[in-house]
Amino acid sequence: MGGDRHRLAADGAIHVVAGVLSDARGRILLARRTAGRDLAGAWEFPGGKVEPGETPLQALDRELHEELGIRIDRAEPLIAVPQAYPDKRIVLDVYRVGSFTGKAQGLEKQALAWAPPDKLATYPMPPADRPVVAALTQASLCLVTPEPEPGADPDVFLRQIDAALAAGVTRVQLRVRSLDAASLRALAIAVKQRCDRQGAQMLINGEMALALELNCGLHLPAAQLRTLTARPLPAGQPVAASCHDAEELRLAQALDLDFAVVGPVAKTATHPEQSPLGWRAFSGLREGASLPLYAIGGLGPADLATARRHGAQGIAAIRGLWPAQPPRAAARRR
Ligand SMILES: Nc1nc2c([nH]c(=O)n2[C@@H]2O[C@H](COP(=O)(O)OP(=O)(O)OP(=O)(O)O)[C@@H](O)[C@H]2O)c(=O)[nH]1
Ligand SMILES: [Mg+2]
Repeated sequence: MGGDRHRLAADGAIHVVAGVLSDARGRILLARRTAGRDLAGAWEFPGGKVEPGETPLQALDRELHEELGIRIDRAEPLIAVPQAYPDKRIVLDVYRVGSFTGKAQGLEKQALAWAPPDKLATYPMPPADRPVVAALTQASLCLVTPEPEPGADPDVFLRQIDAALAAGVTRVQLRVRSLDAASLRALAIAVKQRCDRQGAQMLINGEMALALELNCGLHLPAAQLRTLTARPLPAGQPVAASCHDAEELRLAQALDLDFAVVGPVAKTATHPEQSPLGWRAFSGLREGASLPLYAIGGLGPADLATARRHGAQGIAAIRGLWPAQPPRAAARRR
C-alpha cells in the first residue's frame, strides 16, 4: 500500500522495501500480487514503496503492518536490486526479518504461501526477485582458481582448494588454461571430488566435453558465450558466463544461463589491462538484467555487503578467495 506518494532514490529510481520472513521450519513467506495492480498474479516478498520522510526500516515496518498485521523486531539488509521495468525503475531493497511480532495474515486479500527455500525458484516472481532468491539460496562466494604454478605438485593446488572450501567457498570455477588435456582432466576430477565432499558446486571454464563427462557445471568465457545459440548443458547442470557489457548479459539471459560474473569492478592484479567498471556502472548493468550476478575484480569476502547493496548476489575472486600460503600436507604436520 502507500498511495501515490513515494520516495525516489538519488538517481530517480523508486525505492521499494521488502521483507524475507521465515517460519520455524525455515520456509519463506511469499505474497501474491492481487488483480488490477502491476505484475498481478506474481509472487513477491511483502513490502512496498518508501514514502517521503521514512527510513527504509520504518517503511518496511509500516508496509508489513498494513499488509500482514505484523511488527518487525529485527531486520538486516539482504540485497538491494536495481531493476528497470518498461514503465519505471525501482530499487528492490530487501531485508531479512530476523524476528517479528504477530501472525502474518493476508490483510489485503492477497494469497500467502510459506515456501521451502529450494522451491522458491518455482514460483513465478517479478524479474527483480530472481537475484533475491539467488542471494537466499545460492553461494555468496565463488572462487575462480588461479593457474597452477608451472611444474608444481598438484597436491599443493588441491590443498589450497580444500582450504578455500573450509573457509566458506561453496562455488568453484576451475579456470586452468596452462595444462595439457590429460593433466587438466585429472585435476578436474580431483577438484570435483573435493567440491562434492564439501557440498560445493564446481563449474569448469570453457571445457564443454569435460563438463558433460564429469557432470559438473560449465563457465563460458565471453568469447565462447558469443558463439552459442542455445544453452549448452541440460537444466540440472549449471551454466554461467563472464559478461562485461549489456549485450553479453542479454545473450547470457537469452540462453537461460544460471548466472553471470561481471567485472572488473575494481582494479585487479590478474587483469591490469582492463579498466575497472566501478559500482555505479555495475548497478547500471544489474538494472537491465534479471539473472543473478557475481561481481568480480579486486574484491574479497569483505566486499560482500557492498556487492549486495549494488544488486550482486555475491562476489567472485581469484586472489581474494585463494589461501595466501599453501597449507602444509597433513603428513608433514607434527
Ligand atoms: N513488495 C514488493 N514489490 C516488488 C517486488 N518485486 C518487484 O519487482 N516489486 C515491484 O515494486 C513496486 C512496489 O511495490 P508495491 O506495489 O507493493 O507498492 P505498495 O505496497 O507501496 O503499493 P501501491 O501499489 O499501493 O503503491 C511494484 O512495481 C512491484 O511490482 C517484491 O518482491 N515485493
Ligand atoms: Mg506492497
